Amino acid sequence: MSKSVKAAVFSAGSWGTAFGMVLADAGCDVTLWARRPEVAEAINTTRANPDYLPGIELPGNLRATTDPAEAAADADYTVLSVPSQTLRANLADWTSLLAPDTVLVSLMKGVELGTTMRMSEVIEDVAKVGRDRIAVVTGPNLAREIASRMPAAAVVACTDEAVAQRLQAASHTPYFRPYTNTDVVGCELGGAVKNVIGLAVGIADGMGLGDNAKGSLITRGLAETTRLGLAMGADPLTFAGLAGLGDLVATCSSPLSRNHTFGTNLGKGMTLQETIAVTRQTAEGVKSCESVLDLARRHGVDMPITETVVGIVHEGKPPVVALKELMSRSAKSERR
Ligand SMILES: NC(=O)c1ccc[n+]([C@@H]2O[C@H](COP(=O)([O-])OP(=O)(O)OC[C@H]3O[C@@H](n4cnc5c(N)ncnc54)[C@H](O)[C@@H]3O)[C@@H](O)[C@H]2O)c1
Ligand SMILES: O=P(O)(O)OC[C@H](O)CO
Repeated sequence: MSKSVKAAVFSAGSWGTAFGMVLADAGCDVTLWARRPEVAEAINTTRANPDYLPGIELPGNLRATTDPAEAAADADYTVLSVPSQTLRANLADWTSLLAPDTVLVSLMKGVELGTTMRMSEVIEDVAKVGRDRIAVVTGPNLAREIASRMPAAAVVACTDEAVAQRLQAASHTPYFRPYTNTDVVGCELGGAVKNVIGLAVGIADGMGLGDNAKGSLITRGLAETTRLGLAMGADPLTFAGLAGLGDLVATCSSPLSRNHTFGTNLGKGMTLQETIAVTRQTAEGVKSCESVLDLARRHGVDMPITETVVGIVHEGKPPVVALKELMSRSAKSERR
């Protein structure tokens, strides 16, 4: 009998747990690392993670532990799902525990502040493994829907297509359909920038600006994401796919999106501190909007929507003032 595929998932937040379910449903033997003992205890004894996915029954072949060495042991796949800004410190603690040939899989959609590194770059830098052992899973994947086994497609990206194909097979279930892509840069940028555009659309929704504004922000948001991607060597077609348009549509239309909801609260007039206080889970765009703008400036790319989000979220600019400025910029061609 062939040995089952073993996966370690760090950590047991909403997407780590939901993707752990996908892997378990696809037949993998999955161990989740949880930061808090009560989360691991609940998963092991009640088959539930009430803090992150209330009401969801977890499969029997998914266990949890607070011991990172136990989770990492012999894992074919080491899946990383922590906040983007803590990945570097977390992975530094775990690197010595990793199984020798494990493939590191990023579920994260952010850009590191200061270094402007994408998550796969942080992994390469900290774990000192080649790009052929680093994969990214991205696309329109709201954790709550996936955990309810509602249908979704996704992208598994790796510079080594054979590695992407193996992870594709290891995560393919009747409700989760992964496609492969070798454009890691484009896939990661699509995921990180859509959170920023999700904030912008949420702000517009909170201000009651209507569906034309939403369609305009999604489309122009995709245009500025593509401009950045082109400057960074990505394939522009990636942004028309699941990691680009697909994820933007899901994020910008769903009340399940933390970034969209965060923006909606700001657009309704809540202060940044009030909005942070009511946000229990990771809304990556709040921090990554600054690193995305930094990245854009380093590459000489104009990203007016991202700049507007940074102005509202981090510089205290009132949304009505930001809207007026965005709409009164000099006229230009749609192609630039
Ligand atoms: N939730 C989704 O629908 C979804 C879908 C796709 C991608 N993502 C991405 O996945 C990543 C994780 O998001 P999430 O939704 O699971 O977030 P979450 O807030 O639900 O969970 C975050 C997890 O990280 C842990 N954590 C927080 N701070 C930590 C620290 N300092 N050190 C170690 N662990 C820490 C928490 O205990 C928790 O288990 C993000 O980059 C997000 O953009 C989320
Ligand atoms: O809840 P959000 O805004 O982090 O979005 C979740 C996923 O990235 C949607 O694909």
